[in-house]
Amino acid sequence: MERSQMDNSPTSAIMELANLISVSMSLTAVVKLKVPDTIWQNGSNNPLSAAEILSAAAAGPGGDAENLQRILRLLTSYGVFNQHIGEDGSETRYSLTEVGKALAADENGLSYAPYILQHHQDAMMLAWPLVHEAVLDPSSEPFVKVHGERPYSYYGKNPEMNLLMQKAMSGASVPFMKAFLDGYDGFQGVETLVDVGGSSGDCLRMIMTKYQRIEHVGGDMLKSIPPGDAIFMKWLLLSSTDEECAQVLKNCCDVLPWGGKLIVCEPLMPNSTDNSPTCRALLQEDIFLMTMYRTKGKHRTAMEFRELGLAAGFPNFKADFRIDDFFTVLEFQK
Ligand SMILES: C[S@@+](CC[C@H](N)C(=O)[O-])C[C@H]1O[C@@H](n2cnc3c(N)ncnc32)[C@H](O)[C@@H]1O
Ligand SMILES: O=C(O)c1cccnc1
Repeated sequence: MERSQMDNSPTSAIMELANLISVSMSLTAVVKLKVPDTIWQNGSNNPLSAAEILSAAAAGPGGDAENLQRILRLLTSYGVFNQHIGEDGSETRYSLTEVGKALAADENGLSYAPYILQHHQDAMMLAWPLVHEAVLDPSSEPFVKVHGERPYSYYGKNPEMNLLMQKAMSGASVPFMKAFLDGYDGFQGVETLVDVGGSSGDCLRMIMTKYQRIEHVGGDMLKSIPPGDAIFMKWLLLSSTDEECAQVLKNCCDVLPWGGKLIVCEPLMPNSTDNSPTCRALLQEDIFLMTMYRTKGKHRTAMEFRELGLAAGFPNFKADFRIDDFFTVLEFQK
């Protein structure tokens, strides 16, 4: 049998699916062991062997290089590391791919590493065995079934988790915001901007670096939205039900002046399902949301957003500004 036919065999496919957790937990392990920062070394990205990584990573004395190499080998297959096979019996070494580089801290100490840790911390992991409960009883989230409260109130009682959440959001959002602000001029002329659900405030800070005349105010979206001539909301509606989104959009519409804009950055669900990495990433986060944050929160299609906007009083809707393959800018205009 040809290799490609073998790769498509149902046995391999089901075995891969059955053990996919090995990939995310290995990713978590390399972050905990500080492997990406150890290889990256301020941009050198020199290939290192597992033994070299262990001795440089300050992971404590000892450590099993063969086991680390097994983890690196798996993640090589998933595009996180490049594998450099040693010649003449010398050790195999690993460097970071473009994907792996996202896990190494940049000059501001930001990366996707806290996002990986946040998603695999014990409190989240305990909810995963209950995904089926979101089907049987959607009245509460699997996370709530385990912990008795929603993630944000749980984080609020635990400063370490709260900080991790903020670092996770900053690590993912700052690179996005750089690209967004380079290409998007929709904040031109805005004087008062409301950032709803702003986490550590990084997104707003970055907007204000470019648009220095903007003043900002904060708020709780479900109660009321403070007035401004534009409202910004990023990565927020996905953890709300349709009813909550309707309420939030209406609250926004009520306080915006005629012609005022609600600028939303959200992942946009494609109309059809395929096996591309983008589609898979969107579908996976959709299940994460269902399990942790809101059983009826979800990624929505452009059409679903347009309808929610129309019902809330926004006659104009645009979803044609895509910064990367994950987030799209949606403009609701009054
Ligand atoms: C996924 S994070 C996104 C953070 C930030 N906008 C970004 O993109 O980096 C969602 C944020 O919304 C906040 N949030 C959740 N429910 C909220 C509510 N009812 N009103 C205001 N903010 C809320 C959370 O505290 C958290 O900071
Ligand atoms: O990563 C998270 O915890 C997350 C992502 C999107 C929305 N709410 C939370």
